[in-house]
Amino acid sequence: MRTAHTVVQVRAAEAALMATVPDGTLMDRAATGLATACVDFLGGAYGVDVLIVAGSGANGGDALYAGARLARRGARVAAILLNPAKAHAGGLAALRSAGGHVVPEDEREDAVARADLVLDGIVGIGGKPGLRPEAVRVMELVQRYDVPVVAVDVPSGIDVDTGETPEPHVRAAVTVTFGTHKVGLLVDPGASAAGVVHLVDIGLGPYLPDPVVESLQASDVAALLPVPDRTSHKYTRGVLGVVAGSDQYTGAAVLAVSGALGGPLGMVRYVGPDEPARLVRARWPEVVAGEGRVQAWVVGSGLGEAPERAEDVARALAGDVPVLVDADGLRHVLGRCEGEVLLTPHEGELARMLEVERTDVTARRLHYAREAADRWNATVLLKGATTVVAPPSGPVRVNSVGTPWVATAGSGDVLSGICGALLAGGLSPLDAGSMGCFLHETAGVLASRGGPIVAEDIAAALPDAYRFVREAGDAESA
Ligand SMILES: NC(=O)C1=CN([C@@H]2O[C@H](COP(=O)(O)OP(=O)(O)OC[C@H]3O[C@@H](n4cnc5c(N)ncnc54)[C@H](OP(=O)(O)O)[C@@H]3O)[C@@H](O)[C@H]2O)[C@@H](O)CC1
Ligand SMILES: [K+]
Repeated sequence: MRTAHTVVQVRAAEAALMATVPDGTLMDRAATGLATACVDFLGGAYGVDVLIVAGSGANGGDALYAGARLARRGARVAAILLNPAKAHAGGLAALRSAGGHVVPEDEREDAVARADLVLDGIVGIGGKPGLRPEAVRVMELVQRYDVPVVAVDVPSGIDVDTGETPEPHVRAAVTVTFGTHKVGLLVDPGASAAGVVHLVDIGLGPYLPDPVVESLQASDVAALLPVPDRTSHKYTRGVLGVVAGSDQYTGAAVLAVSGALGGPLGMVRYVGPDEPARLVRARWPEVVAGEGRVQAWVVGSGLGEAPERAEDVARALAGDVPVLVDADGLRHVLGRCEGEVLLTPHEGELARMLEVERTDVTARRLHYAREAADRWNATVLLKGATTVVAPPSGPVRVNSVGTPWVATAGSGDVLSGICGALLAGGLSPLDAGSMGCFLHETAGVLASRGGPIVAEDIAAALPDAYRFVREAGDAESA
């Protein structure tokens, strides 16, 4: 499990740990890990040009100490000091004594043009969102010369606790973060600005409280996946009722059912109009049409706007089994929910539910997912490149695996099916949503292998994703 903490939590843990170790130990651990990550990224240190962009805090200090280590391994290291009078004194002295130098103001462009790598030590967890004009000017040069950036702790300028990027910020190829992940490294748009995130253990673990954000890894999903045993039969494995599709949107029915059948359940019941029911059964003879006892419901995709479908949604929500509500069904979730409910809007649907602009939701994904979870007393899965799954209370889960190729028509219907199957298998809305998303994205990766796919391909690859996750889980825990 990847876990992320807030700046306040990190500061408290850092203070507790610092009281037990000699001065400078943590920065030394951070700089060592940072220098190693740079060497890995560059494939070596000897003869490469590394340019540090250092602000006035300890973040710049980390970069300068790492620069000293790289210089000792044969790199040519130079530093742009954004505020020379307040540059980290120890780090600067270390860099100089290892042979590094400070770039004069009129030579900055040449230094950027020459660099193989830029170390972003402008600001870390002590910073406010945004970059000051001088930092913007330097980072514009970095962008113009297309120099890859390794961000120190966080890409400077993002809102560390939310992942929001209301102001100019750094875009990194790699972010080397210390002690624990920061929320903004896991939640978009900050997560996209961070690139590949590498965590350096500096000993903070025992002092950290429960995280505010978590991200499941294959071994976590594998540990939670229901697997049948010799005593299992179709009813103990779970029956899912699917209320999806209409005469107008028949495909939604077929795709939601195909997603469900790729999950760990015993049977699917399809409830809907004759035409989608006929198509579902032609495609999947194992599906039973019509009402009956179920362990969970998926309602919503492709229902259209017919008023009688509102009753289907209301009936499912009034029942005593978990319910996933997707797409059109979300219009009919009126008051606070009771029981176990998973709502799966995309940004446009969530914006409509909360009566805000879609661009607001895109900019503040964590904020609005949490707000909706609180307002409807339900777990809210906000779809997107990094899906956010917010329960009414407790840590939010985000998904960091996947491929942009899954952004294709009907993909959300398949997602509702697999998440519903997991609900029917007895998992909580939080686990079902976050694991369903992981399996769906993994299926997308396996089906796509870098090329275009359609929603049916994702559904067809779900059993492979299941096997892949179990094998990866075994390997991770071995
Ligand atoms: N936590 C840990 O366990 C460990 C933490 N470590 C490291 O320490 C880092 C935190 O260091 P920190 O506290 O010195 O703050 P940091 O982010 O460097 O700078 C804050 C200063 O920058 C300024 N400033 C503010 N906003 C700005 C902006 N938008 N743009 C530009 N400048 C801005 C403002 O100063 P001002 O210029 O206003 O005087 C403010 O005071 C952390 O991220 C990690 O790298 C590791 O060494 C080891 C263990
Ligand atoms: K930084």
